[in-house]
Amino acid sequence: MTVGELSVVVHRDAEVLAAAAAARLMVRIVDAQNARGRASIVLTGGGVGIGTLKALNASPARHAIDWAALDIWWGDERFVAPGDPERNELQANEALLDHVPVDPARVHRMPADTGGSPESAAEQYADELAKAARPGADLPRFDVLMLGVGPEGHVASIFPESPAAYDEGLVTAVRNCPKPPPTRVSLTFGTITSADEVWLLAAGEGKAEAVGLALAGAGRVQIPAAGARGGVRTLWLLDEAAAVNVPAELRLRRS
Ligand SMILES: O=C1O[C@H](COP(=O)(O)O)[C@@H](O)[C@H](O)[C@H]1O
Repeated sequence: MTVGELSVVVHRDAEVLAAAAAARLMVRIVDAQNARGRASIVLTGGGVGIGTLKALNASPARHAIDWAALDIWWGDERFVAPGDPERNELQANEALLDHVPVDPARVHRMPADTGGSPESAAEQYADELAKAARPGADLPRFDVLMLGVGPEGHVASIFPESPAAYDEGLVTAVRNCPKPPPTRVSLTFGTITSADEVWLLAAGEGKAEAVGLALAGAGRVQIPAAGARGGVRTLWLLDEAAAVNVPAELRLRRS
């Protein structure tokens, strides 16, 4: 695994953070599409993750994106019935995807609970990833993979000290998750770290301890956010409250 540079950007509050992350995401997608004719992103659930999609939808600059040339994946999903408001995909639809001309064949949703097991859902998603893989690789290229950060340091649905933190496959089934709903599907560390850029989004004082520990060098089993690194770049996008424990020398700039 190649580990790229690490940067921390701190914004005034959650609203500015979501707007700035949306602006950054637009530029990253447009640049990738200009360079390769396509782009690929991985979405997250959570407050800032969905706020970022809402901000993107509210921006006139969203028309700069060629939505039909964008592959959209998810970092994790709640294994509940289709249409359950807990589904990350449903929240992403409402925030953005229902309002832009995406190619449905390129929107790669994780399976919902329709009577099967989360293990078979994880296998199905791994197959979908493999089908879109770059030549000679197990996985497609991800230009940007976004992750929320839980107050205990979880990313995607990899929780501290959980079996998912040790899974060496591409996608894992999560049972007995400490945060409801208890059954989920998640990308593993191996898949997350294959992304060019990993962006960790966190706002609020409730995230400050986990953010501080992750940036202070905690192990990824104890604080999964510490193990979320991009091959080219790892970018922490925080608000002031979440950043109180970030060493001053790690902060790129304030805005
Ligand atoms: O359960 C989840 O939580 C995280 C973080 O959510 P937040 O509201 O505390 O920011 C999210 O990133 C993840 O995708 C989701 O399934």
